[in-house]
Amino acid sequence: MTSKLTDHYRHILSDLGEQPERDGLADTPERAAKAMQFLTGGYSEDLETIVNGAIFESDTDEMVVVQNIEFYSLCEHHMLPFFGQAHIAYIPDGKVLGLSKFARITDMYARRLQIQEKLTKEIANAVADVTGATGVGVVLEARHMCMMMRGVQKQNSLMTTSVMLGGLRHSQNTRNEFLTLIGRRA
Ligand SMILES: Nc1nc2c(ncn2[C@@H]2O[C@H](COP(=O)(O)OP(=O)(O)OP(=O)(O)O)[C@@H](O)[C@H]2O)c(=O)[nH]1
Ligand SMILES: [Zn+2]
Repeated sequence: MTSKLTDHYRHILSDLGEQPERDGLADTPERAAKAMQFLTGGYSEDLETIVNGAIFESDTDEMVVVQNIEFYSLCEHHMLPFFGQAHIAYIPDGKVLGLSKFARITDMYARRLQIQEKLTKEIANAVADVTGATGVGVVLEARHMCMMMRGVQKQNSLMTTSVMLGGLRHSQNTRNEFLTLIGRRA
């Protein structure tokens, strides 16, 4: 796959008016291919493998919040980066998830071609699926390079998306608790 992508990048460079064989660019098609494979590595991962059984019995039924999980994704419209932070809450129902797995779940879906709304929903559904939680909340805040480097060229706009499931959807108090814990006005 790397060699096929490398060939494509060589063509892209010449179509852009470059000379792919010149010194500085000689290894660029292969580097670009490897970089893009890393940035879209989420396609070859699956939830069960990354969670790796790290689900532990627990009698806690209080909200758990993991915040400021940084992520880098690519928008599916321009294949340009969007990046920011994810904040995840869940209300356990007999099972808690290993802490690092929230970041792994976020990265698995972020490292695909995405829109922010879908990324938010996929993370929420995955956390709900693996934990069986009675409530899940995910808030994503991100900046989109396709709006900064090109297009409307707005440098400071921040997109916030959220998905609330179960108890976090139905109880305003619970949702407010999550938003307060992550420093947002409820
Ligand atoms: N809702 C949403 N829109 C996104 C996301 N990433 C990029 N976009 C938008 O996707 C839209 C694509 O619009 P088009 O008009 O088809 O493409 P375009 O001519 O390149 O649009 P401009 O960016 O306005 O120049 C743009 O408004 C982008 O800002 C995302 O994660 N969520
Ligand atoms: Zn875009």
